[in-house]
Amino acid sequence: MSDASYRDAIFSTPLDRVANFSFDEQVVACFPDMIRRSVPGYGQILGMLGLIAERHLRFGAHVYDLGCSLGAVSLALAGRLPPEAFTLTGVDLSPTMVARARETLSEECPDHRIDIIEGDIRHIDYRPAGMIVLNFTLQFLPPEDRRAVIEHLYNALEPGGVLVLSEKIVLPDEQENAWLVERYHDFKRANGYSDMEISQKRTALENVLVPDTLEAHHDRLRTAGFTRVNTWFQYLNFASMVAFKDA
Ligand SMILES: Nc1ncnc2c1ncn2[C@@H]1O[C@H](C[S@+](CC[C@H]([NH3+])C(=O)[O-])CC(=O)[O-])[C@@H](O)[C@H]1O
Ligand SMILES: O=C(O)C(=O)Cc1ccccc1
Repeated sequence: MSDASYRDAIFSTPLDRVANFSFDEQVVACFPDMIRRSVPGYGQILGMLGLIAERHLRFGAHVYDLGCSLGAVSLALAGRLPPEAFTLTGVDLSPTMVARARETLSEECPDHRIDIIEGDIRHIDYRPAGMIVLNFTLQFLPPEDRRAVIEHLYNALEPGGVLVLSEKIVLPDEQENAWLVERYHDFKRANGYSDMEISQKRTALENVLVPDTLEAHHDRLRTAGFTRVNTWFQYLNFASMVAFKDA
């Protein structure tokens, strides 16, 4: 069993050159700690995904978890719904993430019908689904690729289906945004990250994680065809939206 999770200390020593952030073995080894200490509301969002599924998912429907990392969304759904309630495909580009997610899920919820595949969410063939989750994944796609993905997902959703989109966001007003980012850095500091870690990670994420405004997300979702779009959660510069396809 290799599900040990280490404390994130990736940016804790000074680096001559900060490389672009990537979901490599070093990140995977400390990912649960990294995401919990770096994403405000991560745990609450996962908890709510189970409740949203309970409320909106047609019994037996298919679910996609896109950019599934270590399978946290699957675990959240499996914790609330019985194995007969849904089938799920988790997709991730990182082979290390996929291997670890498969191990964890086969140990934690062996009876649930969960399949993890290594793939690019821009290029896979989607089958009809009742729920699609992008929990902090769209933000890593090149901005010019995001519209086509959302359109594909709209087409893959069954009538009455729900898309959940969680993202790091940016505010349109520069000063308002600066305040939010400063408070986010306070949040990270309070979670044990040093100024150097915060600053080096910020450099590593530049041009890798490119946040949109909430307005841009809502517009994109509506243009794709979603008629009901809502931001159901926001904590600092992290938000989660739901979008429904008409029944
Ligand atoms: N084009 C792509 N295709 C597939 N996967 C991708 C792509 N680009 C990036 N990824 C994958 O998207 C994931 C984003 S993390 C998601 C957390 C998870 N949802 C969670 O609820 O724990 C968010 C974060 O680290 O902030 C990584 O595992 C990437 O390999
Ligand atoms: O740490 C950050 O600055 C973030 O935006 C959150 C995050 C969490 C995990 C991987 C990449 C980014």
